[in-house]
Amino acid sequence: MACIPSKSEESAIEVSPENVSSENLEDFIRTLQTREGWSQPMVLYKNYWCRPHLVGKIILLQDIFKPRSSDIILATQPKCGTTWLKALAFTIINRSRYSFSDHPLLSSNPQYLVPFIEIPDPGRDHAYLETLPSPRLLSTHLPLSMLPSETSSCCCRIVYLCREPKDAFVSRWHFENKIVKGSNIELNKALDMFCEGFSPSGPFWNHCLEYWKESLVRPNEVLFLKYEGIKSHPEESVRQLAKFLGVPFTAEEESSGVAQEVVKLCSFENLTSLKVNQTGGVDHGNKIFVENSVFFRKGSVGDWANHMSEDMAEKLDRVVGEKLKGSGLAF
Ligand SMILES: Nc1ncnc2c1ncn2[C@@H]1O[C@H](COP(=O)(O)OS(=O)(=O)O)[C@@H](OP(=O)(O)O)[C@H]1O
Repeated sequence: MACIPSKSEESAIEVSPENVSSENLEDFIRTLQTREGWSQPMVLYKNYWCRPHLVGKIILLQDIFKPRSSDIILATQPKCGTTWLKALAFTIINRSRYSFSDHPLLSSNPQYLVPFIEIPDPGRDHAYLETLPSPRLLSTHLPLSMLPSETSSCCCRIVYLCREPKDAFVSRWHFENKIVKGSNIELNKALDMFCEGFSPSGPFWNHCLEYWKESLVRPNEVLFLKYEGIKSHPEESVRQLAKFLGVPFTAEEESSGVAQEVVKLCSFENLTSLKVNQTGGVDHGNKIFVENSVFFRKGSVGDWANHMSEDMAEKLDRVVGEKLKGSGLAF
């Protein structure tokens, strides 16, 4: 006979990720360490900082999201080039379906062409992901350790894009002050938080390291890219991406300049010139209205130098250097 706990025993049962349900989710979130400082409070869940409303979605994902071997997951930390990577991968994969002159990127923000698995497009729940035909092009800001374990065992492909930490930090700081009205976080304070590992999806270095290590173990399934690398060699990067995704450019495509076309279509200059990326936006709830233009700012390498003093830069370099020491990953 099943042992039914008495009321007092029931309340003594600790809510954990394993037994959390829609009924006790709020109780569970209340048990997590909370910290304020960025535009919204964050909680520490499985050693990473995230917005409280995301915790339920991440837990739900473990049961509902069924990775397929043909899936392609674009993984990034916020502000590391997600929008760009989405545009590039979408264009490469769908190049036989769409002409460059009548392309979905000309009328849709790249963010909404590739859904996040933890937060499918506003108004759509996780079940929506299961309705997508294979091969699915998906994205995530989650660390590798929070993806359902089948993501590794089913051998789907993951492309991870990281970015020089100072540029990622400055981009984050601008974004935080823009996205929530009235937010005015001081750069120095933001840097202290970032260096303590307290940033959305942070600690920054742990997120990078998880994917970096996996890319060394499973190079055919996990491709590790850097924003700066794509900036300095865009065509080579596009070729590398196409090959990794199993759709290398043919000799005919090479001679007709398809790689150059992909680079041009997805370039910062082109995307920011489009009306769709200058106007409109999406209501994400929780007082957050995300304007399409917010995903584009400078789009350059080294803009940190226009904001951070030498001391600030040294501090972040030192922290990141220590954390990555011995890993083979460096910026
Ligand atoms: N096409 C293209 N090429 C190069 N760079 C680009 C491109 N699109 C966006 N960006 C720059 O990427 C930064 C935004 O990062 P994310 O797209 O990861 O943002 S988000 O986390 O998804 O909100 C942000 O960087 P900063 O300009 O340094 O703030 C964007 O300007």
